Amino acid sequence: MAPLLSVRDLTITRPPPSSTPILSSVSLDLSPGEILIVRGSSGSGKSTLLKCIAELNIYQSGTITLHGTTAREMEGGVPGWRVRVGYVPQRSSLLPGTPQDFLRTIKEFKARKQSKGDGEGEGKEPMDLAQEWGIEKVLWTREWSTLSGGEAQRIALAIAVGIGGAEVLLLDEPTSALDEETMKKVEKSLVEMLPRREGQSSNSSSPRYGTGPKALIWITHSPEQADRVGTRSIDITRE
Ligand SMILES: Nc1ncnc2c1ncn2[C@@H]1O[C@H](COP(=O)(O)OP(=O)(O)OP(=O)(O)O)[C@@H](O)[C@H]1O
Repeated sequence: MAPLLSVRDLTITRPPPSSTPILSSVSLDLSPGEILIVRGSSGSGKSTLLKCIAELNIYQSGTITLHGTTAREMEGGVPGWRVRVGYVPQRSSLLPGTPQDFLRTIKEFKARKQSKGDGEGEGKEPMDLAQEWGIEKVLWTREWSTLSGGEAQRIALAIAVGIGGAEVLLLDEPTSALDEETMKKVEKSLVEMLPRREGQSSNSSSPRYGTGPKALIWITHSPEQADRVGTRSIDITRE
């Protein structure tokens, strides 16, 4: 079966004048139900890799496909790709305005409307999901800059997951600002929303969100978290 997402020989260099390599010829495949853990020393290029997969960063060479189709070949082009392959940054607290403004704006994106049809059935899911993770609804009306790191992190994640449309979510240290109990609650929700992998026994719950992601790529510095949630891992530290 063709992979859901495939990265072939991705090479990324720093902007001129240094032009030194960040990643050289990285390849990976991702299938439905998988959580691929990306590990590597600080500065090894983990965030850069995810931003390239989301088509947010320029890369010098390599091919990235979803269902065998590149962003440029896809209906909706790069904006359509960014809806289907969603990047959740480490620090959303740098965003302007409030989470409510942000949610309203991204629902209006043309590419998202096209990928989601008429958008019916959307609405409260991100807020409900965030509430399950301990975020009171009133926090959605506060400026991002006034939220704690952990509050902003849970809200950004709830938006990415709850709004739907992304087949693959790229999570950049998604629980780094959370306490242990909250982190495990968030991990559980994310793991349980994925479809079962091929050949996996039926001990996991059914997907709770019809338009939820099919697979995740997850950056973490914690070996314990990698063991808890990962189905596979790669280390991109350069030898
Ligand atoms: N726009 C840029 N211009 C110059 N250098 C950059 C740029 N973006 C990233 N880099 C460099 O590329 C390298 C990889 O950065 P990246 O943020 O991907 O690392 P990381 O593995 O995610 O690090 P961490 O674990 O500390 O978050 C770093 O040396 C960084 O300084």
